[in-house]
Amino acid sequence: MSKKKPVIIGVAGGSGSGKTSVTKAIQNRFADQSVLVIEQDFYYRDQSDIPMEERLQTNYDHPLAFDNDLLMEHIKELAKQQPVEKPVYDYTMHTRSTDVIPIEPKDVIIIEGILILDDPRLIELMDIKVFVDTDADLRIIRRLLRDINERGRSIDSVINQYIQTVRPAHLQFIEPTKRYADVIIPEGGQNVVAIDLLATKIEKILELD
Ligand SMILES: Nc1ncnc2c1ncn2[C@@H]1O[C@H](COP(=O)(O)OP(=O)(O)O)[C@@H](O)[C@H]1O
Ligand SMILES: O=c1ccn([C@@H]2O[C@H](COP(=O)(O)O)[C@@H](O)[C@H]2O)c(=O)[nH]1
Repeated sequence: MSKKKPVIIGVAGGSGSGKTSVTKAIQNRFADQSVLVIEQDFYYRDQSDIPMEERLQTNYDHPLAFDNDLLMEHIKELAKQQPVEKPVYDYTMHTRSTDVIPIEPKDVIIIEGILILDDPRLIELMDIKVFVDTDADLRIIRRLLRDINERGRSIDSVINQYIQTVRPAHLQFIEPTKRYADVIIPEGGQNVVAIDLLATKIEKILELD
């Protein structure tokens, strides 16, 4: 990678909106360049000191569930060309794993997560802010399938969590951050026109730097 300041892109949006799909689509466009993805989910607070029954009660869609201080620290270090050790989150155990992933600085950094546009300190670091905007019915269907297949959940637990915390927090905290986005992408990673436009803008910033 070069010694220039990285291009920092924020990809926000509700759970199941298609943030990961958009992020992967951007990564694929820049496969020959150095692109790094930082998932805000990996920066959920460590809960290893509290019992599982309590972890099940945590509101994972509230801004206070995240350790944004550590996330900020890591992004700033990467921007200064320093390596960091990214935490690993275990959705099944609802806490951080004891593993960490060593990360080297890259030319393009994508920060992806439900509440990355809720923290003005994170917004300040971003060159491009994206909000993936998908209707709630599609988001819950996608989440239901994903959480059962990949995150060790039952139908009942996904539905209860959605009604108790995911939906209210989406309306209170996540949806209002759309106003901070430069680009709103309806539906997510299948939106080829939006991905093309985004890729062109990123190329332009990389050329100018
Ligand atoms: N356009 C789409 N059509 C159908 N399924 C999709 C689409 N986009 C994403 N998915 C699926 O929905 C789930 C959530 O998508 P993902 O990109 O992980 O969203 P997020 O990161 O916002 O939670 C994944 O299992 C993904 O494969
Ligand atoms: O222990 C946990 C941690 C997070 N969640 C849920 O994950 C989503 C965010 O991930 P997406 O990939 O954006 O869907 C968030 O809505 C939390 O509710 C969890 O259930 N348990």
